[in-house]
Amino acid sequence: MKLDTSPIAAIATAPGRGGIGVVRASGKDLSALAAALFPGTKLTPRHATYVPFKDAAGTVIDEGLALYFKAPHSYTGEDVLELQGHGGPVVLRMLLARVLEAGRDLDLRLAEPGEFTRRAFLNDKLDLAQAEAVADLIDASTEAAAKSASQSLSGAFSKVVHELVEKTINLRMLVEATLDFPEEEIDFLEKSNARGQLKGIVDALEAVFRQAAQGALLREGLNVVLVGQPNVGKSSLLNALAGSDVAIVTPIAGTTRDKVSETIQVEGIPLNIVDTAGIRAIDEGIDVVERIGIERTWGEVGKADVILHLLDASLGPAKADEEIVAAFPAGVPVVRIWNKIDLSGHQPSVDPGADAVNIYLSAHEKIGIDLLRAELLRIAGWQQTGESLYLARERHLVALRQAREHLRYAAEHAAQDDQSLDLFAEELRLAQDQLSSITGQFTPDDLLGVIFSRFCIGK
Ligand SMILES: Nc1nc2c(c(=O)[nH]1)N(C=O)[C@@H](CNc1ccc(C(=O)N[C@@H](CCC(=O)O)C(=O)O)cc1)CN2
Ligand SMILES: Nc1nc2c(ncn2[C@@H]2O[C@H](COP(=O)(O)OP(=O)(O)OP(=O)(O)O)[C@@H](O)[C@H]2O)c(=O)[nH]1
Ligand SMILES: [K+]
Repeated sequence: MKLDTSPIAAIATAPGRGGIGVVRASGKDLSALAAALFPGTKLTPRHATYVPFKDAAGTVIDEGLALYFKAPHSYTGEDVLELQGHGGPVVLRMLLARVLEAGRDLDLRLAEPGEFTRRAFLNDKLDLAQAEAVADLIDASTEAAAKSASQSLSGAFSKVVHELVEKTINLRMLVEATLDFPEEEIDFLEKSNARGQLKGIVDALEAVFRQAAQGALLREGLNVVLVGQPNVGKSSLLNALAGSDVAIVTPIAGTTRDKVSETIQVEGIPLNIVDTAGIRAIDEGIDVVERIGIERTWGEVGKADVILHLLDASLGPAKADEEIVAAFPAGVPVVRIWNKIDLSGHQPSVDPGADAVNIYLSAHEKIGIDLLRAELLRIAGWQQTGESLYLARERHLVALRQAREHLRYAAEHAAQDDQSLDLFAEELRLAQDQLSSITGQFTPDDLLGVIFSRFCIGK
């Protein structure tokens, strides 16, 4: 990625009204910009100075705090200048325009999404996993996710990955030193306990992978879709799980014509629950709107990680349910929920069936909802281990999996009689590259582009 050091500026706070709002600029040397904006005022680095923010004609736009960070002691590692004004969208736009105008001679331009953080990465203020954690912290939808992102931002995830890289490098160096003395290869694995060292790395990697995979759940959550005949209580169940009335509940069959989705959290795991239009058998005289709703339902089912198939326990399954079950995609776990047990007289319970787990509950009476929550956590693979979690991204999990794969090959080479040390060393190198890609030591430019373009502007 080319290192563009031309100065940039953007509104750093969220769009909309707020108590305060910040316009931030970053560049190699912003002393001229500071002088143009605040003539006659000397800004002391890292000290807030209360100043008027004036337009080019000298008219005051706002009054606020100016904050100057001298390179390299800043977020980006460059000079950073902040104008902390009042948080109105119009004021902030005017302040940004003024900053861009005052910096015209410096070629100051509007920052691209994520460009401040990209510079922090390129200037070694953050590694890639930490930079990603910045975006994940901002996007966190639950406290548990925010905690894990913050954990990664502080460098805890990077540190354990780095330790794996170091151990891999050490073993590699040992092996490569031996490659020059082929007559000693045979004894090498014994003497250096290379197999034991490799096992140590694999075990450590497994632990990191587990913490990262659990953390990824906090980030990604599960897509849960509710399907069933009209009036079985899908909307009521969504409300019971969500704890508020997000879906329309009425006794009229076919009330929910379009999908309603709600993200709730169970033990910090975001569950994106989609309530769908009730499915009726095609010959039951449905209108066009309802048919479109049903088609959308199948669209949602296609994206689901878990399908909740609702039935009315007091009525039992109907013809439409056969059609529903027949249309389920293979491989997606299904929970069959028998609702309205207050009418049917069933006890709240879980019954592991042959093809799907059966749960008996009442959405309306809020009986047995915890059984469903626990089942969703089980399907998600959530384990309460008490160990700290890293809010990993899919990219990190892929790299960890591939590193594990290479270490497995390395172990196979070490186990063979004609111990092929060069192949052993090569697999270690490949594992090392995978691990290094997590923190960004070996990351292609186009991937960096993708990662940072998903940030918001001003970050
Ligand atoms: N006003 C304001 N608040 C903010 C930010 C910001 O840019 N501006 N941040 C932006 O995301 C976050 C804080 N991140 C920051 C990270 C490093 C430095 C910094 O000045 N680092 C220097 C000095 C460190 C030190 O004094 O120990 C350095 O790394 O050399 C500043 C903010 C959240 N809050
Ligand atoms: N007795 C009883 N009634 C319930 C229960 N759950 C839902 N109901 C009632 O069943 C009716 C239909 O509930 P909804 O949640 O709107 O059903 P739906 O499946 O979303 O319906 P559609 O929008 O037509 O697909 C309402 O009158 C609910 O109050 C329950 O556990 N017990
Ligand atoms: K309904």
